[in-house]
Amino acid sequence: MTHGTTKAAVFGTGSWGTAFAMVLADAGCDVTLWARRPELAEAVNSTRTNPDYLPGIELPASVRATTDPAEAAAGADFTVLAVPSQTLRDNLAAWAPLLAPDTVLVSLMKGVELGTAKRMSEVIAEVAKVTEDRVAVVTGPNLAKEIAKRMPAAAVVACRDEAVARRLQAACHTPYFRPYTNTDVVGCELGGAVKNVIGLAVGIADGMGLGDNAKGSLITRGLAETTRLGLAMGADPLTFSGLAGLGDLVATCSSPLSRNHTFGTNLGRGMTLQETIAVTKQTAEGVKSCESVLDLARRHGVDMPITETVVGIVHEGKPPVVALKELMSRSAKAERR
Ligand SMILES: NC(=O)C1=CN([C@@H]2O[C@H](COP(=O)(O)OP(=O)(O)OC[C@H]3O[C@@H](n4cnc5c(N)ncnc54)[C@H](O)[C@@H]3O)[C@@H](O)[C@H]2O)C=CC1
Ligand SMILES: O=C(CO)COP(=O)(O)O
Repeated sequence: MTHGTTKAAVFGTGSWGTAFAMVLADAGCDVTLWARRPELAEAVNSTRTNPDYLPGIELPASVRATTDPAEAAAGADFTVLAVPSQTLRDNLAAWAPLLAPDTVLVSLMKGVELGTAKRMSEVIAEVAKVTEDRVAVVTGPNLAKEIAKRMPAAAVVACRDEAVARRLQAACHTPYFRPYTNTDVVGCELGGAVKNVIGLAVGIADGMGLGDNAKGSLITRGLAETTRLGLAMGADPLTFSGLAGLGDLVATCSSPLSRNHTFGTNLGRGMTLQETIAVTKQTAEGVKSCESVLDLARRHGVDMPITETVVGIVHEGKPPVVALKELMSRSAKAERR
C-alpha cells in the first residue's frame, strides 16, 4: 500500500472499465486507464471523454489513459481488470510481470472461462500467482451507462479477506455508488455470470412477445437454478437474494441498456445468431458463458434447464418456439426441488 492518495490501474477502456474509473476518481483515487488502441488513449487524454464507449460523458481530471501496461500498473494499490472474460487469461499473462507488489487485483468481469469452467477470480489468482485473499470482485446492478451519468446504484465488493473488501469499498464509495462488502466470492461471481445467461433467456422471451408473466417466471426460476449451482459450489444461498443475485438479475432483465438482454431480444425477434452478433458492438458475456456455466453445472451434477435452453438456442440452432415448448413440458415438480 502506498501512502497518500490511493492509486488505481484499470485495464480495459470499454464501457464498464471507463465508468468504474470515473467512480474511483470521484471517490478520490488517482486512476490510470490502460487502453488497447492508441487513438482511444489519446482521445481520453485530450478530450476527457471516451468517444467509443461513453460518448458525451466528461471524465474526471484524475483519470489518465495509456497504452503502456507497465505505466498503468506502476504503484497501483488496486489493479482493476475489465476485459472480456474469455481474453482475460492471455491478457493477464502479459501484464502479470508488471504488477505492483502487494497490489489487490479486482475483477469487474461477469463470465466463466470456456474449457476450464473457472471463475474470473480463480483465473486471476492462477495467472498472477497470488492467493485468493488478494483478489476482489465488484458486482451487482451496475449498468455502465447509468453509472457514467452518476445515477444512483448499490454494488457488492467481495473478497475472501474482509479487510481487503473494506479497503476497496472505501476506494470506490461515492454519493452515487454505494458498495457493500461480502466475503462470499463464489456466490457473488456466480450471480453475475449466470444473470447474463438468464438475461439472454428473458430477452428471447421479450423478443417473442411472451409477456411479463413469462419474464417474472424466468427471473425467479433463473434465480432458483443459480442458487442450486451456488449451493453445490459452496456459496451462501443468501448471496443470491442480494445485489449480486436478484439485484443484478432484475436490472439486466428489465433494461434496454443490457447487452445480454438486447442480444436475446434480437434472437427472439427472429434474427439469426450471425445477424445478432453483427449488430452487437460490445461484450455480451452470456453468449459464451452459457456454455461454461452449463459445463460447471454438469461438473457439479446440477440441473439448469434455463441455461440449457439458452445453449440450445444460441449454440445449437434450436428454434426458440421449440425450446419454449420443451421447457414448459418438462416433468412437473415441487417448487423447492
Ligand atoms: N457494461 C456494463 O454495464 C457492465 C459490464 N460488466 C462486465 O465488465 C466486463 C467488461 O465489459 P464492458 O466494459 O462492458 O465491455 P466492452 O465491450 O464495453 O469493453 C471491452 C473492453 O475490452 C477490450 N478488449 C476486447 N478484446 C480484448 C482483447 N482481446 N484484449 C484486450 N482487451 C480487449 C475492448 O477494447 C474494450 O476496451 C464484462 O465481463 C462485463 O460482463 C459488469 C458490469 C456492468
Ligand atoms: O452486468 C451488467 C449490469 O450489472 C451489464 O449487463 P450487460 O453486460 O448485459 O449489458
